[in-house]
Amino acid sequence: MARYELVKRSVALITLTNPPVNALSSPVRHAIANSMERALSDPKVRAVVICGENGRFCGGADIREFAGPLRGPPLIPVLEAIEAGDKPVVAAIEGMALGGGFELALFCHYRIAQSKARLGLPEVTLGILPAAGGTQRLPRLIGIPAALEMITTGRHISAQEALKLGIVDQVTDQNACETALEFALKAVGKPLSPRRVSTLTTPCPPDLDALLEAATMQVKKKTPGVMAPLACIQAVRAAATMPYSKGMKRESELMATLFNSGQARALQYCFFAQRTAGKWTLPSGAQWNNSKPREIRSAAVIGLGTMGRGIVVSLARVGISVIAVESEKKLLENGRQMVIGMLERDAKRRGVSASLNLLKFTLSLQDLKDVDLVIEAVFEDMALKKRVFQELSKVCRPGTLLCTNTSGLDVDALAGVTDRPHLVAGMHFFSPAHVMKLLEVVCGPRSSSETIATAMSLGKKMGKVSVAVGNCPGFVGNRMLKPYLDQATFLLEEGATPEQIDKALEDFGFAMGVFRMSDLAGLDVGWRVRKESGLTGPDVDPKNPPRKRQGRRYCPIPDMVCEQGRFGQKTGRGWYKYDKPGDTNAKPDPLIQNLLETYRSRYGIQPRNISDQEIIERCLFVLANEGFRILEDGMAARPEDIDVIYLFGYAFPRHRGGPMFYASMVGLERVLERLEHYHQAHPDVPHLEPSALLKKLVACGSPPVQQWREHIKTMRSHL
Ligand SMILES: C/C=C(\C)C(=O)SCCNC(=O)CCNC(=O)[C@H](O)C(C)(C)COP(=O)(O)OP(=O)(O)OC[C@H]1O[C@@H](n2cnc3c(N)ncnc32)[C@H](O)[C@@H]1OP(=O)(O)O
Repeated sequence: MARYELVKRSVALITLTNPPVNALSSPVRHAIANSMERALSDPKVRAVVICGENGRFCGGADIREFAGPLRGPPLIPVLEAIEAGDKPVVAAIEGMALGGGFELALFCHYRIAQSKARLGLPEVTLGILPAAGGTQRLPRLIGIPAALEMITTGRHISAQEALKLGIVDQVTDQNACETALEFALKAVGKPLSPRRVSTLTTPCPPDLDALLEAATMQVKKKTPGVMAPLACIQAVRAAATMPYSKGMKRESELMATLFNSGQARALQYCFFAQRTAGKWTLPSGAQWNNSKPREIRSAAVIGLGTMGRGIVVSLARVGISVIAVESEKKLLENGRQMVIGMLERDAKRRGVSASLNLLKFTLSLQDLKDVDLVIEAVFEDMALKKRVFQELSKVCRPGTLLCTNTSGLDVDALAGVTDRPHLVAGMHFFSPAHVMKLLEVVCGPRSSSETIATAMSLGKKMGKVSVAVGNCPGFVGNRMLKPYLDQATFLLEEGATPEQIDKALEDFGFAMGVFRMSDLAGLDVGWRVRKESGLTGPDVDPKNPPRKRQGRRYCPIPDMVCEQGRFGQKTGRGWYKYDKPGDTNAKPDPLIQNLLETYRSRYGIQPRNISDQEIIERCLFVLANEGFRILEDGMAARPEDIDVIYLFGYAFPRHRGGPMFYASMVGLERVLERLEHYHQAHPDVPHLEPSALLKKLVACGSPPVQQWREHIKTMRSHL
């Protein structure tokens, strides 16, 4: 797990060898300790260089080890032996030095970084803090403000920034290890005391309290209810106010409060879930590691509405040439200007030049005959989409992949009108498509493994978190959203207000409650879908009870809000009122309160006090319940996939892990019992009826979420 070599006759080269990221697992810690002992006791050795194999210094502690009891030597004493030794130790940082890897480098006397290396303390994103001395050593090295920012955000910095901050001693474009070996020889004989970070005094700003208070306010605003950043601030305070040894003790006490917390478990689960989600499978046995994606050099996007424009930008900024198609000259011109503006702003922000030369705008589908892949992003209307796919089938060369950005329509029905159903898949982006990280790749029953591999790999290239899902109405994300939204409006009927429901969800951790979010997204889209599907409007049979559709409970309040022209922020009125159209500051609206009161008295509903607990349980347990049904139906391969979709597409609070992980943390038995209770109270809401999979898991003793897959295996799968 670490290779020991004597090089240049007098330098011990210790290479960490734990692929893929040289994490500091127990055998690696052992090997470092043994290698250091050997180097320090060998009279031939005058200096030491520590590097990582395969151009990666070290990705930090082995996160997988956090779930079990500590085995092997604890990290801090291993690192302390490096600093305390009487021979200069140089860290040769290539690739990355993160978390414990960065802390390892901070215990070395010198640090050399390759110019492409990234450094950082991302522990906060895992719900913990840099507890191998990071919170005590970094402030001593670079001062409180810069250290505080790095530690509370977990931001990775470049080698150049690390040099500017004084973290590394030299940046090289050459091999960091070679440079470090030369550097180490020159360091021999120089005094080591000033190089021992633990002996430095933290430069303490005069306004320390104000600085820490401002940082506290900032993290509370940015990540309300999240514990780790607040603990990081307390640890940094200790670096400023306590001697090193006491500060280390404080760091370890604070770590103890976080290490076994539900938030840490949730955030670490998110880390692995995100990586698991890329590992797609199909019923044919094809999967991520045995299917080759095609290279996509050119693409076309049809439709330059909000979604289409975002997709064009996402493609062009990763170097793919794009033909953008609209149906009318005016729309095309408007789209062109907006896309160019977006790309220019994006390039300016990233400090690169805008790739405008990759763009072509056209009114004719005929121009698409040679592209590698098409993404259709026209209006959400099946007849229109079918016409587009028929046309594409005639125009595009036989090998072109045809993808749709539909948010829930039947991908296989579109495949069926083409001459190449195996080359058709869904690529469901989230709005705004150039910002949102999620991509649902919809696998139709006839989509080939090459098609899915290509869509997944293209998503990755565009910087998206791509998740393979099955072809069912709404796919995974939007399918689950419906029962969640329904519960929110049922709660309105029963006595809650939009602001009460939003507050309960925001206290839970959502950045925005369901009504504020709906106002932002626009209420008219859902209204149109409901009208088209005959749930509201003239097509509804007048004999139909107003609060029922097909025997199920239906809440017409969202339709009534839309009938008043209240479409959300864009019209200055929705579930809330705004000072003017486009404003974002939502204020409770007495007119909505009136509407609710009139509605309740018209239908003889006695409003009752509804607790926050009921709001959370009904909204979130029903969400998870639909997730269980999706797993049962085989439309998602694993609970992790569902959670990743909700984390990246619907801003589910990361420290809660996602709806499925949250259900497991609450306890499946409790979720089942509450769903049974609510279903008994509302038998006309089938979504509240506990799913078969939930019952099965409870019957099996509520296994942890990572083991659910074994119980799902026996059910049918589309993935
Ligand atoms: C106290 C706490 C201390 C001292 C700590 O150090 S906590 C850990 C701090 N470190 C991190 O948070 C870094 C986490 N890793 C990453 O950010 C990234 O993996 C990376 C930037 C190091 C590399 O990114 P990339 O090249 O895209 O590769 P992947 O992210 O896909 O990772 C490859 C596989 O390695 C596994 N991995 C990565 N880091 C760790 C780790 N620290 N411990 C255990 N396993 C790790 C990752 O899960 C991937 O595994 P597979 O999916 O391939 O099985």
